Formats: sequence, structure tokens, C-alpha cells
Amino acid sequence: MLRRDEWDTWYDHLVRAFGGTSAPEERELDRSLTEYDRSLGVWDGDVCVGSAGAFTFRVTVPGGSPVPAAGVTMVGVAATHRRRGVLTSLMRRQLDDVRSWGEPLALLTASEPAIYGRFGYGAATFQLDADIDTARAGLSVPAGTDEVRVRYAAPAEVLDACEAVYARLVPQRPGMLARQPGWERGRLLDPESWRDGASSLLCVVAERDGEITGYARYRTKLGWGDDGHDGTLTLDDLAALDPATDAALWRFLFGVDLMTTLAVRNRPVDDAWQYLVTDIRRCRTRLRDSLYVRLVDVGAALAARTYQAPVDVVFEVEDAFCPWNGGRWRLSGDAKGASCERTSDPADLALSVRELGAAYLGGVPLAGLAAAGRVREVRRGALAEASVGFGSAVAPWLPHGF
Ligand SMILES: CC(=O)SCCNC(=O)CCNC(=O)[C@H](O)C(C)(C)COP(=O)(O)OP(=O)(O)OC[C@H]1O[C@@H](n2cnc3c(N)ncnc32)[C@H](O)[C@@H]1OP(=O)(O)O
Repeated sequence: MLRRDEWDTWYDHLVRAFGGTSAPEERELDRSLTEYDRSLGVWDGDVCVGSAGAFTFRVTVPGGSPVPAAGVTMVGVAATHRRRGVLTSLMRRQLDDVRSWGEPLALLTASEPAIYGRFGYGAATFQLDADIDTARAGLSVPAGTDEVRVRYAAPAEVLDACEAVYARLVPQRPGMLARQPGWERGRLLDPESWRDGASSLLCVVAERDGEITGYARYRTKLGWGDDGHDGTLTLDDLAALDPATDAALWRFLFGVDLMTTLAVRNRPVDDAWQYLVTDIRRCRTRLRDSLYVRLVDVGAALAARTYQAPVDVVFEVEDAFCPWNGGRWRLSGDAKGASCERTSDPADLALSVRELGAAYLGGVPLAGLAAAGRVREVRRGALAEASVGFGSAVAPWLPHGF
């Protein structure tokens, strides 16, 4: 547990470990969001040399339920104390704590993908990034788009309405986080040091019949080359309640004068604009690992989600770091619900907890992991059954970091 009077030293250590700086407004937001009784510090005398925190989150799982999850954050070890096991000791203590709090999942985004697999975290969601050449790629929008009005708004003035849109979307997509009190302020964080010469945060809202049905927040940066204007619009955040609203917002973003590149960062891998563009090659799309999931309580976690096709399989789970998860579990479930209990029946599939974490939100197929040799099929047919059942019709997505 972290004491309030330790916070500044703890946070200064973290900023140094991340090799960067923190703007005053970011620092104050981080201070206000710190959960002291869920934060850890490692001290060498009065010097902080290790840190970790765990936000209290609820994450949407396949089927739409919000499941309690620890949002692992603020992990840093001083370069003076690296590779001596400080991180391992923090992970040990933290996962024991998460278990004692009764939270079946731990989540994180990783600064480097190689760090957390050893602690049982699997890459479960991916984000779509793109740099769209809007001078050459166009959009063909669906019927009804013209009924949506797009207007400028001051981000702070429409924040409540935008948060209401976000809240309606949370149950619809695995990986989305219910916004905890105070977190909405992070949406408006706009320090000068983040802009890299671009504008302050701009916002448009989409309206139908006077009701706000979507929004986009973005920055613009004008550039001039020998051939004329060469501006970049960087999308920060976009949410829409229906296809016409979504198309209207993207049409707006594609059409802002003097902007020739639309830089898209962190969108769902099945984001609809990809299916509206006239020239996907001009969009230079790419994927990146995003949310890592760790099943802290295998039985509770697997029973908390639903399965899009009936599943009745026995998993042989290997979990060296959290041995209470190890052994055989029978998962029986379908689209209505599931149970997952310990069993002495023979195994159908053998895998480590890391693979279960990767597959948990439905974004990484068990069959793909099996093709990589990371899941072993013991009973013929069990792999296809489980792989289909674990899938998700909607791609899981983490909308923002933490
Ligand atoms: C959720 C988040 O907050 S993500 C942010 C993580 N933090 C950062 O990236 C900040 C900068 N880096 C750091 O603070 C540290 O280097 C950390 C936290 C990544 C590692 O801390 P350390 O105390 O050095 O790790 P520790 O000594 O416990 O290493 C445990 C194991 O992980 C391995 N490991 C540690 N860091 C890395 C890495 N960056 N890449 C690959 N392997 C790593 C070690 O080699 C060791 O392996 P072993 O058990 O086979 O010997």
C-alpha cells in the first residue's frame, strides 16, 4: 500500500523509469486517479526503486457482462535496480492481492510485448492504426448519412453527452471499460507538450433529431510542401451509436480542408470505415498488440463470459506463476451462460494460462494458437469446438490506455 505522502517520490520515480516527462495536468489527473490501497512501492532507503498499481475496472466480456478486473498500471523499476527481480516481486504480490480481492482478471497494456508473458498475460486485443491518404481514398456512405448533422462543439461543453454515448457502447464490445468516476476528465487532457505543433483538441458531435448520437475528437496540423497544402488530421477518439452517424463522422474527417492525411490510432480491427473506403491500399492500415489479459481465477473468469456456440471441453491448464489455476477444468457453456468447474475427467485441450488469456475476449482464435504449437488438442474435435465457441462476432477492443 502506498501512503499519500509518498506519492510525489513514487511518481517521480515512475516518470524517470519511463524516460520521459509528465505535464502538470497529467500529473494531477494521475494523482487523483491513484488508488493508494492498490498501489505498491519498492523502497531502497527513502529512494523509490519499484512501483505498480491496479485500477478497479469492469471490462466487457463476450456476452456483454461487466467483469471486475484489476487494471495493472504504473509499473516501473529504477534503471539502477534493473534485472534483480524487482518486477517479479511486484507481480507476485500484485497477483496475490488481485486474487484476494476476488477479481478474476488482470489487464494491462505493455510498454514492451516481451515483458508480461512470463507472468501469464496473453495479448488479447489488437488495435487498428492507419494513415489514410484522403486526397486519393474516398468514402461511399450508407443511406441515411445525410440525415445526421455534424457540428463543432467545445470538448468540455459536450463531455457529458459524449460520455453517455460511450456508456451505451460499452456493453456491446468485449474489451471496453466501463468509465469509472473521474476517468472522463482524461478525455479532455490536452497538454501543449502532447500536440507536437498541432492544434488543441477539437471536437465535433453528430446529431439526429437534436440528440447527440456520436462524436469525434481530433487535432489538426497544417503543413505546406512545394505542391501546396499537406496537413494531417489526427483522430483521438470517435464513438457512434449507429452506422449513419459513424459514416457521417468519418465523412467529416475525410473532408476537412487542407488535410491530406488522416492519422488513425487505436481503432477496433473491424472498424466500419474500412468497408466504406474506395481504396483501402491508400489507408496504410496496420495492427498492434493492445490489451493483455491474465486469468487470475480461471474458473470464475471462464464462467463469466458466454460462448457463441456450445462448448463442453476439459482444459488442462498450466500456470507456473499462479499454481492455484493449474490442473483440469471442465467448461460447459453456450450463448446464454457457462459454468467452469474443477474435474478429474481426462483433458480435451492442453494449454497455458497465457493462451487462455489471449483467447479470452474472442479476438485470438484457439485454433491459431494451436497452429503455433501453443495449444495441444488431446480429444479430436475439441479444438474446433472451443475455437468457434470462444470467438466473438464483434472484435474486442480497448478504447484507451491506462
Ligand atoms: C503495465 C505497465 O505499466 S507497462 C510498463 C512497464 N515499465 C516500463 O517499461 C518502464 C521501463 N522498464 C522498467 O521499469 C523495467 O525494465 C521493467 C519493469 C520492464 C523490468 O523490471 P526488472 O525489475 O528489471 O525485471 P525483473 O528483474 O523482475 O525481470 C524478470 C524477468 O523478466 C525479464 N525482463 C525484464 N524486462 C524485460 C524486457 N523489457 N524485455 C524482455 N524481458 C524482460 C528479465 O530478463 C527476467 O527474466 P528471467 O526471469 O528469465 O531472468
